[in-house]
Amino acid sequence: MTSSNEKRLAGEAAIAYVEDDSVVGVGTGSTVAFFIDALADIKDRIRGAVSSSEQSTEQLKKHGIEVLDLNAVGPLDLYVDGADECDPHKRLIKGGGAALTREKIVAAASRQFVCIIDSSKQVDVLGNFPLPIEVIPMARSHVARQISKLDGHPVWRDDTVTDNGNWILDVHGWRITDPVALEAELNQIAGVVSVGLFARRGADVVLVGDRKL
Ligand SMILES: O=C[C@H](O)[C@H](O)[C@H](O)COP(=O)(O)O
Repeated sequence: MTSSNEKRLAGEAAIAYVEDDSVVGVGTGSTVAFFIDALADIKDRIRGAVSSSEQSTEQLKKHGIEVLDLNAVGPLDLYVDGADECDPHKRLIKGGGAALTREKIVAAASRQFVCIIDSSKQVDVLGNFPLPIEVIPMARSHVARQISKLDGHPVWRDDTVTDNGNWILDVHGWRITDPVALEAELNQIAGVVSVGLFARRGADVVLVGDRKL
């Protein structure tokens, strides 16, 4: 099966977790795009969605799904999002599409995080996919130097400005055996807005195609 077919199956399978009359947290990316298309079919059963990016907001609105402000709705029951890598403990690397900060906020505000992926995203140890870190622009060089001290190789994604007006460093060369510790350490560096490691708050359910982990 192609990875695109697996993404579509995962996006459609996540609909089973959507409860009637709920507000759904919606992630970002090509896998989530299939989820949003499927959500459109049941839009009359939900109150609306909280979006994690301008890209997803646009797609949700195109389908006539109401996009709500997280501050106005309180904790969510469900967050559905993709990932760039997923380890056997449901810890993730995210942010390939530069949406990591808002994704992390909506995930943190949700009771259940259902992660939808194709099988190419499954790894034993995180880190083959370069780890995205969102930084305040003036802190880019400082953060890069701190990462180099930790034996990472930061590369500035110089064609990208995030929805929050910040920049992304992609860190190559790390084999992340303790993602909870690394996430905490990187969060301490001045100028880091957020880290694309979703380890302390990983996924609760992972759907690989229509297969549940
Ligand atoms: O910033 C982007 C997000 O973290 C995505 O969830 C991640 O990059 C996976 O995207 P896709 O489903 O397109 O592979």
